[in-house]
Amino acid sequence: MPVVEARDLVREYRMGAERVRALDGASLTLDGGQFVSVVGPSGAGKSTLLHVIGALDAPDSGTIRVDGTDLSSLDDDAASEFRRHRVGFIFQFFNLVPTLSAWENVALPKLLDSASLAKAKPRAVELMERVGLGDRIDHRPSQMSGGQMQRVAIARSLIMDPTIILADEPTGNLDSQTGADVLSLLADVAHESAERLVLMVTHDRGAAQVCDRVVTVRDGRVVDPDAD
Ligand SMILES: Nc1ncnc2c1ncn2[C@@H]1O[C@H](COP(=O)(O)OP(=O)(O)OP(=O)(O)O)[C@@H](O)[C@H]1O
Repeated sequence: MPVVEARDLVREYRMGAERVRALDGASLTLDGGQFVSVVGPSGAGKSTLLHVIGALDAPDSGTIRVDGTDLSSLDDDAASEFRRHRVGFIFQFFNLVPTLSAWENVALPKLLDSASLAKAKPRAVELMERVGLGDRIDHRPSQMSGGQMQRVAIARSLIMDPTIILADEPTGNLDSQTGADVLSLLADVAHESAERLVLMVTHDRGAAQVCDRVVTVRDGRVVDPDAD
């Protein structure tokens, strides 16, 4: 079963009298075990597509199934549960909590499951080791480089063991070598499990080399030849 099945997605934003069709009939099928990048011109609808797949935003029409769940059937609470348990998010500016240590940042998504941070520590430390930062678990974000902070964010995205990891410009704030290291880590994370999909919006030219598939979005549609 594909991890993502999107058909004819339409998402329109209204700004006063003006309407923008961010998605205009986007269709896409994505399998697990893959590292896939989404590319295309600015304003093409890439981030909107990522947000719809991550149940952060809902389409006006079209169908979207992720990991077997029909996202249109979810109310707000169910959508937020879906996001917490099935989706990991990675952002350009890392979004780490500055007052927490690296391992506490990694463990943080577990808090809402009423587990204490301490209870989640062994798994958080394991994931810190997984991303090559076993010797930095007590560092605060301000004591780490950009590449290290992004590795912490990758470890955090994995703590709920999600099926899908969505990354929006994860190398946008990193120098090219550090960015290449982060891309290679994301590829490893995708290939670890046949069920897991890592989907990344990027302008990084190096991405095509490490990704299994590059999906192009233009004018709100997926123009990738084998998108369906
Ligand atoms: N919340 C919003 N309200 C109004 N318009 C929006 C909103 N989000 C996106 N848009 C518009 O929808 C279109 C697609 O935006 P989107 O961010 O998905 O594009 P993108 O391909 O990710 O662009 P970029 O590469 O510049 O990040 C743009 O015209 C944008 O201005």
